[in-house]
Amino acid sequence: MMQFGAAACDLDRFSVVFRPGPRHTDCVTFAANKLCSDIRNSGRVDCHSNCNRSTSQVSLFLCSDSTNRRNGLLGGSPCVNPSGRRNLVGPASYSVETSAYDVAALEPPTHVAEEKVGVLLLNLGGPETLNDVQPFLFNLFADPDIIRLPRLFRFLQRPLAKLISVLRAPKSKEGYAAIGGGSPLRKITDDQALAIKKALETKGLSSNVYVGMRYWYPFTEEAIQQIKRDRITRLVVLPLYPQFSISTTGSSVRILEQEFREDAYLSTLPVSIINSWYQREGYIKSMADLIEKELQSFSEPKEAMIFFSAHGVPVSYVEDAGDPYRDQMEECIFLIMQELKARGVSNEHTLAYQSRVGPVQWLKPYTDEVLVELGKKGVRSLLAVPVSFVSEHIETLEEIDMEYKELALESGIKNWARVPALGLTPSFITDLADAVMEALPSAKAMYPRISTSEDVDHENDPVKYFIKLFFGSFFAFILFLSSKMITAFRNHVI
Ligand SMILES: C=CC1=C(C)c2cc3[nH]c(cc4nc(cc5[nH]c(cc1n2)c(C)c5CCC(=O)O)C(CCC(=O)O)=C4C)c(C)c3C=C
Ligand SMILES: [Fe+2]
Repeated sequence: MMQFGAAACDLDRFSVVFRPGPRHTDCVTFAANKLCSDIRNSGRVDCHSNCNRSTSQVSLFLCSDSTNRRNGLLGGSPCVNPSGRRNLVGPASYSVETSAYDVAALEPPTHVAEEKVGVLLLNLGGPETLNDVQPFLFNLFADPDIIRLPRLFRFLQRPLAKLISVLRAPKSKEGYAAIGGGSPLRKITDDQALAIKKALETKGLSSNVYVGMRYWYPFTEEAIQQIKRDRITRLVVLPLYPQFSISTTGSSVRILEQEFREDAYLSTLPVSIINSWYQREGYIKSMADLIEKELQSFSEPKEAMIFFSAHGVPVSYVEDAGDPYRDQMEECIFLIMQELKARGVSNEHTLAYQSRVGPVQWLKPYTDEVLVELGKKGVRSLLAVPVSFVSEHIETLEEIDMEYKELALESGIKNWARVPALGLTPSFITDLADAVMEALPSAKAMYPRISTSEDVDHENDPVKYFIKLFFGSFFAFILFLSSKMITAFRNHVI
């Protein structure tokens, strides 16, 4: 292990261990003492005041009880800038508030009496300004679940991400400029969070709802830190992607697992992850409602073809890596159409995949190619339905509403309409709230501490502890004597 400096905090529950950076071990004593006085005086720690030469070189671990101490450094690493943790890039907007640590929040949830429910909404995130576009793209392409390199070539991930993000930025910027200069995703997701919180309240559940974005602010790591500070005791994780893909829900959950594995509090926090929810009745009915309503905008509603356009993924995800995304998408479309048929809506429908990036094969058929074919075949009315995402974003507002609409009209389609994303649709929000309620009881620790008989006896039963101590000492004494005897014998034989 690395070199450690420790502070003798005369507090009964906390031990403080510093892992110094390679060149700043002399900061450690100062930092440790400062930290202890912070805890004693205010119960809070300002991590960044600890080492005035190179704060980022000093990692801090708080061990909340003697067991953690015995097991090594199970405490979190609270000083780390969430975006720096994964080496994500973005403007340095780390606030003082988020760097100040509530020490009590690090206590494992088993010590907390009152239940405090948290809901973590996971989403992709999007650049808020045109200047954010390239660093956002860097974060996206630096994700090994987005560009899947063979293990041997992983060292190329970040240089490649840099190259691709710089090359793609001009095209992406054009797209974001066309929809007002940034992604609306953060605002919409925040509104959804509030709506879900209210829906849960009407169902009698008080909760904190957090938003954790994968590639832009507020990053998932920031949300997790807030969950710790708020002393959440039970957490439901709800990715805002109806269908599971390795590249979306899979990637976000991988980050969660990474963060939770390393942390004493989070590893024992009961968590329930809703991996996909495309088959939920409330979601299917809400989609059917929107489609049914939008069909009425055509002069001949029955003539319009329902054109489901899903975000694509590379074929290799499905065929080599076992991504269930295509299967779930097809089932989802089947369920929506079944619901519509039950309502007497039996329009023709088709599914195609949009937004492919790079030279590899993506799921087919491609949206742009299908639009041209449909025009050639004589389809005159088309209702586009974005189906892999529940908020408006660049791929609905720019790609579908502008690029694909133009292509469709050029290809001979005369009447075009699009179903809005679900956003804050009340029946949809209610259904998400129901999904949370249903998931709550099955929450369990991601990484439960393996409690040894030693832990149980020592911590819970002092009588057993002393009996063990007595017999342990007795056996140690016998062993001591026998080793003396063996040595004596050996010496004697030689
Ligand atoms: C279910 C939804 C999505 C899947 C699956 C998905 C996979 C995926 N995406 C890229 C590359 C890009 N995605 C971009 C933006 C973007 N992607 C999704 C959703 C899914 N992506 C959304 C909602 C957004 C828009 C966010 C916003 O700004 O509002 C972009 C950036 C935009 C652009 O340049 O086109 C890229 C690039 C890959 C490579 C991939 C699967 C491997
Ligand atoms: Fe994407």
